[in-house]
Amino acid sequence: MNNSQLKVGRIDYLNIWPLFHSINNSLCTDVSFVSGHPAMLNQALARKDIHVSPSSSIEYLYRAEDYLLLPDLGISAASQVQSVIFCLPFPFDQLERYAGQNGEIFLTRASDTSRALLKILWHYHWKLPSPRWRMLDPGQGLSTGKPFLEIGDHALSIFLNAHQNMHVLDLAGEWNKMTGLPFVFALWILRRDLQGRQRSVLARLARELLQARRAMPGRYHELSMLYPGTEFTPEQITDYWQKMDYGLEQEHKAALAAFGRYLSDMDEIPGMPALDFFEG
Ligand SMILES: C=C(O[C@@H]1C=C(C(=O)O)C=C[C@H]1O)C(=O)O
Repeated sequence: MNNSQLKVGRIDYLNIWPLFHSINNSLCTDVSFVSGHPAMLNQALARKDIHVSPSSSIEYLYRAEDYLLLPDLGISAASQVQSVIFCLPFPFDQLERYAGQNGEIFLTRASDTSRALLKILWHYHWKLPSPRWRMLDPGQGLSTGKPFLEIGDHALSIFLNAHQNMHVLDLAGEWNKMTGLPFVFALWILRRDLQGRQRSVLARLARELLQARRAMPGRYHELSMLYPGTEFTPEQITDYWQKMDYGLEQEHKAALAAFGRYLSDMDEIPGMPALDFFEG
């Protein structure tokens, strides 16, 4: 790896694929990509192994003093996301009894934000007794035979092919029922101390990402045909991307503030930090 390159995290999920696919090749010599799931990329950002990444929104709230945000970019969903799901092998109305008997709930290690979201819904929306929270590798949920949280392509696959006996809750939908707001899963987070050449490469990348984001809605069908994976049909892919919002508007900032208030109330963060943006 060339040391002057900008190191960019790349979440290896279908939801962000079109943005990365659309980045102009002219940036390629100045940028190197590190692929992984969100929690891996959050750690890489915190350890300074990468400079910028679409990352869990909670990562910014945990360490805002180290970070800035790329303006007008994020990954949110208004009321259905399809790929952040809580799956139960029994009907939802049996969950209170299960939790009360100290039942286990499995949380994917791939996520940081959605794990916190599930706990918020658990306490403030469903008002359930505390269960035994357990961590699990991505894609292993079904094999536990117990309730589990899954995100990303594994989750989308379960959502689209839901087995009859599996009860699936979409967490963006549950959050929307509780707050009336969209939910912001990811933000484009960069290290505040980024300097010199890498800073100017990032300014170019940010412009490209914004252009790609604006062009995307008109290109969903074409992009779905170019997607190299074979697990989902072009119709499923287009429908999925259309439910996602890749901007960061006022309503998303309000949603982040609400997320921050719940997290402070649960003592996860000391308070809601300011949203500070990269200015190029
Ligand atoms: C929409 C999704 O949101 C993802 C969920 C994240 C998390 O839970 O920490 C982080 C980044 C997002 O890409 C998804 O998993 O599909």
